[in-house]
Amino acid sequence: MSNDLKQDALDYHAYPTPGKLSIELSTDALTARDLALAYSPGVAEPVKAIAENPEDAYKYTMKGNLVAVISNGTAILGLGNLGALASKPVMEGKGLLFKRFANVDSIDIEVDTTDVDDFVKTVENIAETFGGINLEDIKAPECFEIEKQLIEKCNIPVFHDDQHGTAIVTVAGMLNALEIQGKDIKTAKMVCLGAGAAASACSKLLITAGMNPQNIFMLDRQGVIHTGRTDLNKYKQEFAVDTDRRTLDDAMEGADIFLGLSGPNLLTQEQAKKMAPKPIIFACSNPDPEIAPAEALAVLDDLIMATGRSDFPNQVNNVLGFPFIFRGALDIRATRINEEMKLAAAHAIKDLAKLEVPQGVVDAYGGDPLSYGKEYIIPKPMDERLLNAVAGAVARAAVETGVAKLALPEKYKI
Ligand SMILES: NC(=O)C1=CN([C@@H]2O[C@H](COP(=O)(O)OP(=O)(O)OC[C@H]3O[C@@H](n4cnc5c(N)ncnc54)[C@H](OP(=O)(O)O)[C@@H]3O)[C@@H](O)[C@H]2O)C=CC1
Ligand SMILES: CC(=O)C(=O)O
Ligand SMILES: [Mg+2]
Repeated sequence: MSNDLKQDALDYHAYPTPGKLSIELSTDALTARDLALAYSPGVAEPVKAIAENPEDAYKYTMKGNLVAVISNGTAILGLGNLGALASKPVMEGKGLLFKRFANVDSIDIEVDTTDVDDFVKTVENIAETFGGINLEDIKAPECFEIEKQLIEKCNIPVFHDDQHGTAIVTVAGMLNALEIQGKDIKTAKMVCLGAGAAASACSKLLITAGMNPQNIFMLDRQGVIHTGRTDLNKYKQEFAVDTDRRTLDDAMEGADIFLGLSGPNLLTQEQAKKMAPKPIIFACSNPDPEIAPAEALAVLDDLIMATGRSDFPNQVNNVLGFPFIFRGALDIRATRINEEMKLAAAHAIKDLAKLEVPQGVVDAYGGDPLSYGKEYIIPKPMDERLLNAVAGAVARAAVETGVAKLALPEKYKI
């Protein structure tokens, strides 16, 4: 990152007031009567109503449009375990995106523990406050158990964004990239660098979308995950393949796809050059990708290149998912976010990339024409059509699969 951008980023967070969010009143509080309604004695009435019927919390409080963004800071972007407090700018950032793109209110909560039971208990005890829970930047393998337990214990959607938000957006972009490169997902060979939260969820959803598990070489810090390894936890074991390839160098030979969900600058030009013709690189580590686009494109002229960043073409980032997925889930009061809802979101994002791009989006990204192709495989976050397309798809899938407590709103009917 340039020194200018670093200082601008610090100033952006410091001014005009520290942070990126504030809380605003949504009712009048100007007169004694207003206070008599908002506070004592009036507030006793909604209290009694909710005590009698908990669903009234949706009617009389902000619960129904409020999502908690919760982290313990153990996997902050690709920066690693920098602790709960240091994750706060990212969590406030997720709040900014929730509000900006989907008018979802959110509050960030940084839980200072790495103990799974402790974390689960903390979240379980506050869950009723919210309409949904977005878990963020919690490292594997703890994130898997935390999410599983919270889904079981909570009657509101609990969604680990780094797993499922990332997977939904990656599948959307990958299906389009494969189509543009003329490759079939059933036979495409993929190297996935990283075996954590994002890598395992992305690989699983790609398998659901048609990828052959035997065609995936997943790597962690020890190299290729293969059946001969004795150091694998149960989550990594799911991806073990019978192969004599051991290193990233070995794995890259003839690969159609490189999916990076690991850390910065881990793929060299020499390794990229080993890929099959018409390759696809999604170097999604934030803020610094596994390989810089300029480096990869310098050695592979037929490449489709994507990163997680806003300042390069093809931003494969969960920002395209979580705001709209929660919007759809909250609008029909979903009890969970199931596989059908995730796939519906992926297809809605994928399909939107094929439509003509509105001029407002083109202008927001510098004015160069944008159309479906190698440098535009996925919509831009500023595309306002994402809201209805993705939230609607999610809401319809929830209604169809019986996890919606409310009927489908008119705006989502097709
Ligand atoms: N673009 C997007 O939307 C998103 C991008 N990401 C990015 O994905 C990355 C991982 O995040 P997440 O899954 O949440 O974190 P996790 O901590 O759960 O997983 C990190 C994984 O990366 C592996 N890894 C780290 N360094 C290396 C290395 N030098 N060589 C090989 N493997 C390595 C780790 O290996 P080991 O298991 O051996 O420790 C681990 O499997 C981050 O960079 C993050 O920014 C994540 C979510 C969304
Ligand atoms: C984008 C995101 O959630 C991450 O890099 O962790
Ligand atoms: Mg994250």
